[in-house]
Formats: sequence, structure tokens, C-alpha cells
Amino acid sequence: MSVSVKICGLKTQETLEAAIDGGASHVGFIFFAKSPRNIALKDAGLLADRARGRARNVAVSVNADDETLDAIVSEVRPDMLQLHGSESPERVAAVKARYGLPVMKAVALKEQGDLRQMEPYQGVADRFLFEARPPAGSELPGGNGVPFDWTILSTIDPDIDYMLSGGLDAENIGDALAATGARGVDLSSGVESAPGQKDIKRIAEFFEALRSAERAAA
Ligand SMILES: O=C(O)c1ccccc1NCC(=O)[C@H](O)[C@H](O)COP(=O)(O)O
Repeated sequence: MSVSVKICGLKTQETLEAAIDGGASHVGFIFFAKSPRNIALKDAGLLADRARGRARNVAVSVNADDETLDAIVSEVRPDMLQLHGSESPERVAAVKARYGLPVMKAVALKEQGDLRQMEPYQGVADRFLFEARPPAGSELPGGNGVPFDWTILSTIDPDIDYMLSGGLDAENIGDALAATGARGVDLSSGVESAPGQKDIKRIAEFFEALRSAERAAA
């Protein structure tokens, strides 16, 4: 079975096309002012229209209020909302009900016990995005380009639907898949030449490495 891939933080047509051509199942747009990947609503709407039907459009927000999410949903018409802040299970349920869209909830992991943070969201979030805790001093809850200890996921219930994230790139994707058996992965920094600057060559190299890892595992 092929691994689903979300390339996150896209801002240009060229890199969006490179992601979809490479085989991305999901493309992500960041709505967080402090991020170098932050995108204007109108630009995200145009990119999402271009991707529609070829990849699933994911709108990423951080503790966004209804007014902000209303604007995102109306302009971008995403297929999925990714909640990447400290949204409570009740907030996740309310967002799902308000927009009728699936929600992926980000959970940051550093040690085995952190997996317990996921429990209140089970049966509420449609999917999880497991990634590293942000390094000290980072203003970004995601997109920091740091991996976590993947062995944390070695005992996870195989029925839990998640994307593995945090510092993935062409060099480590084979090891990451071998360690976790993840069926979905998400990445951003690993296909950039500088923060917020997606790189077509690095996107292609990532997909090449992923296919090679999939062949090795078959
Ligand atoms: O990428 C950002 O700048 C960002 C900012 C605020 C909230 C979430 C953000 N990214 C969410 C993602 O889904 C990233 O792809 C994920 O954190 C992995 O990033 P990376 O470690 O750089 O591959």
C-alpha cells in the first residue's frame, strides 16, 4: 500500500504542481501570521482551486476563532481542517460540526507518555498528526524541521489513523517508515531551500526516496 503524503506550507503554483506531480495526496496551506509559510486567503484559494480533485486541500490553523475559520473555509473550501494549536476536544468537535469537514488534530510528542494527550481526542478527531515538540524559543507550533523519537509509536494501536510528521526529508523517510509503519506522512522544512521556500528539486528527491523505501518494504 502506498503511503499518503501531505506537503505542507505551499505558497506557489510551481511548488504546488511539483508536490502533486510527485504524488502528494494532500497539500497544506498555513494560516498563522508568524510562520514563514503563512499565505493570504486569496492566494490559498487560488492554489486550492488548482489542486481540487487532484489532492486534498488542508487548511492549517492555530487556535483560530470561528470568524477566522469562517473566512478560511469560505475562501479556500478545504477538504480538511488541521488544528495545530491547543484546541480542546470540545473545540475540535465544535469545528467539525460547524463546517462538516474532517479534522486532523496535531499532537506533539517527545516521550512515550505524551501519547496520552491523544486519548481525549479519539473518536472526535478524524486523524492525528504526530510531530515533535517545538524546540525551546520557537514561535512555531509546527514546521520546525525537527524529528521526534519514532519508537514512541512502536506500540500504537494500528487502527489509529495518523500522519507522521516532524523533520522528515529524503534522507530519513526510509528509516521513519521502517520504524513506525506509518501509512501517512507530512513534511514541510525537508523540501525547502530556506524557511518558507519550497524547492522543486527537493520535492522530487523526497518522492524518489519515498518510492525507493516503499519498494524496499514490499
Ligand atoms: O509550518 C509551519 O510554519 C506551521 C506553523 C504553524 C502551525 C503549523 C505549521 N506547520 C504544520 C505542518 O503540518 C508541518 O508540515 C509540520 O509541522 C511538519 O513540519 P516540518 O517539521 O518542517 O516538516
